[in-house]
Amino acid sequence: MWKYIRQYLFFAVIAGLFMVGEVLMDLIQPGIMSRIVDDGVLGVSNGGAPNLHLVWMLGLEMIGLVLFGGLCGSLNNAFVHISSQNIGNEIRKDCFRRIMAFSFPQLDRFGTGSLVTRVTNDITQVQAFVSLFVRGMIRTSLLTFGSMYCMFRLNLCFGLIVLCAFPFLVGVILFCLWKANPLFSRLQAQLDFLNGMMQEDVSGIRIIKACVREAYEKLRFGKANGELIKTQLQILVIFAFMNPLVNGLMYMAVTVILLAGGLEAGKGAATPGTVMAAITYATQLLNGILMLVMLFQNISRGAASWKRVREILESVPELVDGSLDGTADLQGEIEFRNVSFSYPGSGQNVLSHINLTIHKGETVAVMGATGCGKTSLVNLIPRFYDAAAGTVLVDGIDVKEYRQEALREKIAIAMQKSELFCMTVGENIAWGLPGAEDRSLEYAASIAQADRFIASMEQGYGTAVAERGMSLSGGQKQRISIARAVVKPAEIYIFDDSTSALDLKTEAEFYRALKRSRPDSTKIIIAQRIASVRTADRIVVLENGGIAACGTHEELLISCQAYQEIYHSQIGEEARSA
Ligand SMILES: Nc1ncnc2c1ncn2[C@@H]1O[C@H](COP(=O)(O)OP(=O)(O)OP(=O)(O)O)[C@@H](O)[C@H]1O
Repeated sequence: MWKYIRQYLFFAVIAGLFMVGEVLMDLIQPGIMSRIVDDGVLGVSNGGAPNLHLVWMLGLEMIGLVLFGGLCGSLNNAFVHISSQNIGNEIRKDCFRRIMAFSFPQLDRFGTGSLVTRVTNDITQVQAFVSLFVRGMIRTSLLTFGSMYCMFRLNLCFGLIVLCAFPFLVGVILFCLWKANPLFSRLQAQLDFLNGMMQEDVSGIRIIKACVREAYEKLRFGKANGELIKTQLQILVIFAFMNPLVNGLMYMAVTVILLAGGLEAGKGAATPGTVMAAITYATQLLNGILMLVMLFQNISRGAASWKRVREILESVPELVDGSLDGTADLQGEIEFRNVSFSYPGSGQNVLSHINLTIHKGETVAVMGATGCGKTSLVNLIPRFYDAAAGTVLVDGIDVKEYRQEALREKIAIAMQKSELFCMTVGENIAWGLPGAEDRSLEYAASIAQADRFIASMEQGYGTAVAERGMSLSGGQKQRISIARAVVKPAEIYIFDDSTSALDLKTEAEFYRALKRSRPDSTKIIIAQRIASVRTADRIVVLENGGIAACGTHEELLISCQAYQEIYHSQIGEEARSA
């Protein structure tokens, strides 16, 4: 935290100085009031004759002090916000950078909902904590100890009364904070869960409606929301009891001061003005302590949030970056050497002892039942995940030895789920190759068979794409994703089931265009349909985490039972019935 505070310490110190000015004005006022009452109105030092001139002079002095105190307060506020907003801003930027450097397993572990809550709500809590700390801590400590000091100066007895109440007040506050602290951590975790659910439900609202699951989701959301409210109420109850307790203790002290004031006045040791000033100081002290209570509430919540933000900031990126930029020869050869893989924390191998070499310029298709590990296999090439055993090599070099950026520069991917951004069609395609010229975008779109439908749109490449590509059909989204991949001149192209929404004719035209335009690049195609893969140089059939067979379409039709079964289920049936 110090790292961030240090950068804006100057503003925080200036804010603190203005706060000192504001509190000093507050502390001076009761003394002046006491003189107005004693010397001005009652004429205690003048044989009982009131001194109206003094009342005017001291009254004007008080107004001046109040105005100066107000100015100090406003300037304090401004500087506090400059420091806290900037500190929050720096933390947010660092969190974002760190999240961008996270490996896929780290992203899986945190979860989207939790990351969003941490970067938004938690940082806001930390920001509020910083601003309250700079403003409140100085104000409350100065006001509390200053009022106490002034009371001792007024009358030893008054000071001792307040001092006796102090341990009880601190005890009550500490007890409540001890009870509330774990609740704040629970509250943030529940917010995580609620945010995650909210994201899932809003992005999946169409499927919820289609499956008529609104009632179920409402119930699920209501339950999570109910848990959150329960925790919030528990916290509120704790502080609801704390406030009257603190108030009660302080008013008890004020009553005792009044009693003692009466006795002291009787003995001539205190004037009415002194008793009045003592009560004002006691009220200021009460305000100070109430602010302290509020401050501790925020410190508690801020500390819980800061712990969660720190978990992001202190998470070391798990993928250790290599140092190599690559080699001039081979360019596009991939080798899986005895590779096994399991998802972190699962313990069960998704891939076992994979041995496969894909040569430069080759087109290799990967087939197999759903969930057999096709995506997991190709995810090892750009190091989205690291193999648990064995080695993945690109151009003869272990992928772990490459700089991640250099490795990923070699590769272009169209993922299984077409993720489009809220920008124009052209910008979505250019996302794959920043700075790409219009000609390149149009060429990529023509390879992806997207040029005709883009041209038919009123604003062509300038057409805005709605959030997550909602304004486009599944096939259109897939073709823009493919165009985004092929716009980049890459050594390796990976198409992870990215043509599933295309009709067979369009799909075949895309593969022909791809082969023509990128003859020297290696292409890996994951697909479910025989028609999509039959023209590939080789087809790899995955089964039970291993390679069941590898060969051309014709070879597999003869030698691989799994492939024959897929073939018969998709094409054979049609052929037989024809
Ligand atoms: N992030 C993840 N964390 C844990 N397990 C995962 C993760 N992603 C996938 N799996 C599991 O790994 C296995 C292989 O998944 P993978 O996505 O590689 O299969 P696939 O062959 O590509 O499937 P499909 O054809 O349905 O896309 C599945 O059992 C899946 O449940």
